[in-house]
Amino acid sequence: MTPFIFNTTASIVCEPGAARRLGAIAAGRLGDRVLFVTDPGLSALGLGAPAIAALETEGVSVTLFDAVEADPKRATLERAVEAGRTAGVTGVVGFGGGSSLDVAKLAALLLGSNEDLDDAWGVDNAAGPRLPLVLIPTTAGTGSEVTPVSIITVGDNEKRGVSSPLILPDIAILDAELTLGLPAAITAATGIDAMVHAIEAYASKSPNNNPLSRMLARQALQLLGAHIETVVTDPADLGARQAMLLGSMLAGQAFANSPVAAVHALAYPIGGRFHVPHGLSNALVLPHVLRFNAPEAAHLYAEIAADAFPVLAEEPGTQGRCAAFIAALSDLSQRLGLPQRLRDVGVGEADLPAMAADAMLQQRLLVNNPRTVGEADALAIYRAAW
Ligand SMILES: NC(=O)c1ccc[n+]([C@@H]2O[C@H](COP(=O)([O-])OP(=O)(O)OC[C@H]3O[C@@H](n4cnc5c(N)ncnc54)[C@H](O)[C@@H]3O)[C@@H](O)[C@H]2O)c1
Ligand SMILES: [Fe+2]
Repeated sequence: MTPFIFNTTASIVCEPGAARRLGAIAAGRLGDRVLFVTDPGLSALGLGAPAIAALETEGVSVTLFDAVEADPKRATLERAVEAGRTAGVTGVVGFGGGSSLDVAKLAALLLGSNEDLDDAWGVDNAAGPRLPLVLIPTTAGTGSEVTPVSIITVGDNEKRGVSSPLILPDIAILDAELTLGLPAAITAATGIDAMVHAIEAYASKSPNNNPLSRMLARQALQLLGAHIETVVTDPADLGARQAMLLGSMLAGQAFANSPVAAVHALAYPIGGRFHVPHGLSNALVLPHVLRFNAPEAAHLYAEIAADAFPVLAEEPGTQGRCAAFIAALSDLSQRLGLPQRLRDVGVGEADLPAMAADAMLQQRLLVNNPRTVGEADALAIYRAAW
């Protein structure tokens, strides 16, 4: 067997309503002064209020930092760190979508270690230690609560990552009550993001692609495939919402250890330049990248096709099942009401060459792709998606 390393979050609480018990679950771990990192939309909705109250009941004083924007910028992270330093916090809670969780992870690192962010970019460059950290996702989604990755926008639109097991949290809390009010468009896009994590982890060419990640990816696709339409058409279905949170967490565990590839590499320039949400950027290029990869990866896509779409078990032959899988993903995205073409989200045809050049900056992801992607290939994929 090929050797591998598998890291994940030490403690995972999967229970509707668990965020209301945050004090009982985590106060002992976090210390008596907590930085609570979230975004202004969630703050206005009051979604985090019961979790904050639960900490305060346990005698914890909470400093609220609720200024995280989508695709968070370096300056936002620096302001969060400043708020934490001023309050002398002993622990950090991230509460929200991937954007809030990613800021919380690096805030815990920088507050705990005083290291310079510029020394931490890339893989395994963080020095640590970090402050105690609890992550509570409100989208199902990025899986950031179990990944060693944080993505920050640097300068105008470059997405840069810190990857280190040090920024895995101590505790992840999966509470579907928090996702009941998630708007349909965000529910659909973040759900597709989670499916892409599972697909890309399963087919990843990373030397650390491993049996645990593949098993988790398949279980994730079963949960996500079975419930993604329900949570869009019947948003208050708590059981389906909890299944999506579990599925996105499993997909996160899979790709945290068998990393994602060209779908994400080609999605980042769309998000960076046109402020298209991360999940939607993935959805727009997904079928086109999988079609490009098929000559090398058809057997892998055929293996997982019926996990996401049980009816594809009837599809004969590797090539046929792979093609049916790609078509089923396209149909799903359409049924979920997501835009289908790059031109629908404000991308002009003349923008495509610069996007292809940007995608080449994502070599840390492209090396994991089952088929080598050059700049001309990226441009052809963007043209097909336009
Ligand atoms: N760390 C990782 O491993 C990883 C993986 C994939 C993506 N990402 C990053 O995550 C970010 C995207 O995260 P995201 O897709 O979860 O979205 P997000 O955090 O940017 O949030 C999107 C919007 O959804 C709203 N929202 C979130 N939860 C809600 C709820 N329960 N009810 C109502 N509104 C809600 C927010 O207020 C926000 O306006 C990107 O920055 C991406 O680069 C990180
Ligand atoms: Fe993603």
